[in-house]
Amino acid sequence: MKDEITSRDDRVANLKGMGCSRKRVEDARFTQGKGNYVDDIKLDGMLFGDFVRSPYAHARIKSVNSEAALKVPGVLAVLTAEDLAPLGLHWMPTLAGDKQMVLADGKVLFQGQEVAFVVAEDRYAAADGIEAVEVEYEELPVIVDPFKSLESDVVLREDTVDENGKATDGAHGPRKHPNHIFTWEVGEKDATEQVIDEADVVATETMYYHRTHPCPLETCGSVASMDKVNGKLTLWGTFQAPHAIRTIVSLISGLEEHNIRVISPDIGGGFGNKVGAYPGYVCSVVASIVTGRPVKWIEDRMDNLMTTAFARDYWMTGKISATKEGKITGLHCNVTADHGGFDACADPTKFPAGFMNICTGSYDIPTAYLAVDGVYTNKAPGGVSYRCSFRVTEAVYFIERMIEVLAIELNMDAAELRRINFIKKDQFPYQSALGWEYDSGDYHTAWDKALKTVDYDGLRAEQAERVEAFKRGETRKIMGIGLSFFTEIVGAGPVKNCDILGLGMFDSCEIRIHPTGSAIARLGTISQGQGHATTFAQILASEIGLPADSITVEEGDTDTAPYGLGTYGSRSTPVAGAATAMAGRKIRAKAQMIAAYLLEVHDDDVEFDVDRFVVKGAPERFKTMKEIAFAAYNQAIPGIEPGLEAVSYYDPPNMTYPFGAYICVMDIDVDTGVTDIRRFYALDDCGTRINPMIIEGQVHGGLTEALAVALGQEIAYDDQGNVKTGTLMDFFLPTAWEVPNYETDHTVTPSPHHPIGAKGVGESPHVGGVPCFSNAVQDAFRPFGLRHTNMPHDHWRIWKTANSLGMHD
Ligand code: PCD
Ligand SMILES: [Cu+]
Repeated sequence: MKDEITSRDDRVANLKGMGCSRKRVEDARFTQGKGNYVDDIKLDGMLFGDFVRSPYAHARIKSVNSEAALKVPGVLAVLTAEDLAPLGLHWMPTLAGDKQMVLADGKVLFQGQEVAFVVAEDRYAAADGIEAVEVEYEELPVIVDPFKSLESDVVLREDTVDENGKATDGAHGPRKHPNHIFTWEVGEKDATEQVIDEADVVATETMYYHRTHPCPLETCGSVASMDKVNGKLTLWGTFQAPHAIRTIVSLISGLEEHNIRVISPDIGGGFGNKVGAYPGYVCSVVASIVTGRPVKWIEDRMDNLMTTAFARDYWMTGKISATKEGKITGLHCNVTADHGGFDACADPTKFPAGFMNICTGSYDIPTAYLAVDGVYTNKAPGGVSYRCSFRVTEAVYFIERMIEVLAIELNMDAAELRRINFIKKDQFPYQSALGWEYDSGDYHTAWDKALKTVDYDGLRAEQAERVEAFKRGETRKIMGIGLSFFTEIVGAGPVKNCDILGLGMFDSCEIRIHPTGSAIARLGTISQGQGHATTFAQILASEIGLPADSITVEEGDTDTAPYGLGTYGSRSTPVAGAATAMAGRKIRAKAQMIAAYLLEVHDDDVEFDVDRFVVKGAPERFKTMKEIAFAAYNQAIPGIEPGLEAVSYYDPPNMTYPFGAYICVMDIDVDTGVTDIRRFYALDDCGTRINPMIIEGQVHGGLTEALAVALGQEIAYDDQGNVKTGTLMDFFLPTAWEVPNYETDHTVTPSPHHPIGAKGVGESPHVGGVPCFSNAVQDAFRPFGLRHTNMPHDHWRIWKTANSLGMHD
């Protein structure tokens, strides 16, 4: 085989490997309407199942009568908890070690809870059937406030008390009250309190990070097809963790795992919403077993917003202490976490509040203490999601607000306060007071670059002039400079401390090289829009010297993909990306032996060069990877098995710690509360960059979701537990109209333990973006006496802030 491309640069470019802004291969089908989503799956004789949902947030179910519903044309069956109980399927385990009702068992705990499952010939007949199911409810007192929940005599979950009404132990230890789920403590309480008591300066603040929802374009759904003849169940669904779903289905249904095939087809955005297991999945499976026909369940938008995994709902109280010069000495954080009716978070088992203990942020804080109390209320369960499944969003918001409040207390510039407290470059690997080992970072370089790019000093001078002009009555617009410096923690995780339901959080890649020098790689993760088919092929291209365009990446089918824990928590690049590189290296090692045999030299006398092995010192003697691939299938090589395949299961030694510096410049009209983002600068450091264009897309997406959450998006409840924002009329979803032009930038600080030095990036822009937008609003009002105000900063709330500060007088 002749090698047409000769220059080394051309050969590198031909691979479209690491660092190339390769166009996304998946977009050909997405932009032409040829994606294959769950709702695109249509099987012969397929039925549709849908839920009767509770209109009440807390009620006893006195009866469910399906008689009339069963007479509705097209309705085949109505499932209730009574039908599921004999199978032991009326409750299911949650990822947090709690259990959740699949269908209302005696009572309902939140509005929209699944009460009965109507199975019909199509969606319309199912809807008519739902109307005809008669449910008799007896309303019970509703608790939507977690603080009141902990004092209430109303026991929300009857399975949390013993016969004397005393709270039993939960999955994470003793519970203080029937409505209390867990207390999670990290750090040194006494030492921290002492440091704070003795400090020169202390700032205290309570903040509420409101409940919200990722609202992916595609709602959740599943299609179950039970083949009774062969005893095989196939389950398609919007699963971010298909293998884990297979294991859970096996454990709760009793079907053997090899008889279950779980397939995640294309997914229209996950954002953590599709990590957990939902009653719809279980009911579609049961209904398929009962009817012997495939059954589809697809949420509508209201179902999705009201009932599937929400995000946040954290009440956080902080105390931060410092010297007069601004050196931080201690941090104390108390959280009351509203988990709704069931604890269905997807945190690793040992971390009931996720990685909230990253709340010391990017700062060298010697002493710290965190306590989180999880509480049941009459709201939807979840807490899994939204561009950081593991509560890093909450942690970073908390510390970035505490820094701002401390700056006010010290009467100091907040950028400078950050600078003097950053962990220094030579302190990495850095051991944080709350137990993490930060792998690498260079915060000062990133911060200086950011401040310089936006002309920070110039902005502050302009802001000061604006304040004077406002006071003179010359303008009604004020200006805010939002700062945020974040450290993320992604890539769960080392199996030694991260598991979900006992499944260690490694990930995997399996590669098969075909004789003609093209390949297929299969991974344990699953893209929901991130572009894995593009980027993972790039990693391999550089590792094995075959063009990315000749490598198919496949994920999501448990019958073919190696076992993995799925995609969330920005873990795909840190974990599956590492497995991909390692599997590639195994391929390369075997290729080296084949090349040496073909070139008739010793193994050590050949070396890898871009897309070939060359004889050391004789570059004209080489075998390309394409030639080697062919030889692997057509030559009998002594001592070497035919074929060229490899698999790697990668257990990362640590997580990765991407970071970034964000700055937002915002103008606010105090009479209307309208915000106008003049500039948004985002510097991200995710270590080695695989695909700069995909990274930029990730940053744009994450920032837009950050804008949404900071400036208006919310799942709000009234005191009767009614969801007030259950449709897109009231739930803020930003469009191109609200979104500013983002300026992106980067530094590169590789992860020292990741095989290619890459860290995750998908979550970062959200984690760093929310505090940045929020700080911009709060900074605008700082000169007028504001210390802290809660998100979301919609126009009405901003107007109220201005009003309360006397700015309308
Ligand atoms: N250094 C670096 C890193 C990274 N990358 C790229 O980027 C992406 C991303 O990545 P990451 O970071 O690793 O991540 P992942 O794992 O893959 O993913 C996940 C994430 O992702 C994000 N993004 C996105 N996008 C889209 N489109 N869609 C979606 O859904 C989503 N989601 C979101 C979320 S929310 Mo969670 O679940 O809450 O936890 S988490 C999350 C991919 O493609 C990769 O490859 C590169 O290139 N480089
Ligand atoms: Cu995260």
